[in-house]
Amino acid sequence: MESIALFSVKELSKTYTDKSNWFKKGRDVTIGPVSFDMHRGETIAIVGDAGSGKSTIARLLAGAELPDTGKLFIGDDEVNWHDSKFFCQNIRMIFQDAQKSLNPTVRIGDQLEQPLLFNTRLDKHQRLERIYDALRKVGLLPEHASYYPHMFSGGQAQRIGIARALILDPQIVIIDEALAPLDPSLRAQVINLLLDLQETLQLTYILISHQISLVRHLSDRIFIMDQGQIVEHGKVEDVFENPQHAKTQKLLKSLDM
Ligand SMILES: Nc1ncnc2c1ncn2[C@@H]1O[C@H](COP(=O)(O)OP(=O)(O)OP(=O)(O)O)[C@@H](O)[C@H]1O
Repeated sequence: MESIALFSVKELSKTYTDKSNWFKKGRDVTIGPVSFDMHRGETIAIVGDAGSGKSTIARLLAGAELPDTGKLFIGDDEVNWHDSKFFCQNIRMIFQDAQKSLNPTVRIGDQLEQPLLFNTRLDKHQRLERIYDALRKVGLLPEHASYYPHMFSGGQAQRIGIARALILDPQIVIIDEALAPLDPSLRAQVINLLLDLQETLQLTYILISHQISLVRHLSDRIFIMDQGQIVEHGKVEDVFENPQHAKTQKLLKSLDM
């Protein structure tokens, strides 16, 4: 049975003036317009060459940047792109370099407390409970709240990144190449953790990855991006078994195992 759409994106687009190389200098690069639905508890993979617009879509959806056009609906209600509190609470990102995204001079508990201070009315005791709970959810211990980032391994730092993403009980988590730096056994542990959390919390994941095995293992649907457009989309097994677009065929062959 088809589940009800949690979020709908309509005609989302962003145009940049590309300053990345001399030949393209001054030329506009447009990402979109793209439209799609996201359902509760599903994982959507966005796959495409470097520069195809994957991270731009992610940043727009996370409210980190304003689109030029487009609407975002939750159920029938339109979301205001300027409502930063909505984005903070509902759509969170997990970053590639977990260690770098943490402030080295601030204890983990204080870093996890920041979003709670800015976005909730919880008192100190309730905030601490929420922090301990988030640490437990990702397989860490309440006492880790008093540690500094350098006291954690790469895999643990990624777990803290996940705890930070989850602390406000979001509905959507964007995983932008966040698993790429981990070695295979750590990656497998973090993947299992993400799958467990998805099931328990009914999270929707948007996965941006170049790793074909990961995309295949984690995703329900896949969007193939090329030059700012979604050129093919569908259930992951259908797209992998019967890719229609030439770009999809090329990408699926070139993605690493
Ligand atoms: N802030 C910006 N200013 C100017 N151009 C930008 C900006 N952000 C992205 N672009 C351009 O938009 C295009 C899409 O970039 P984006 O980072 O979304 O691609 P991507 O598919 O995520 O690539 P990668 O896999 O390398 O992360 C590129 O041409 C890029 O140069």
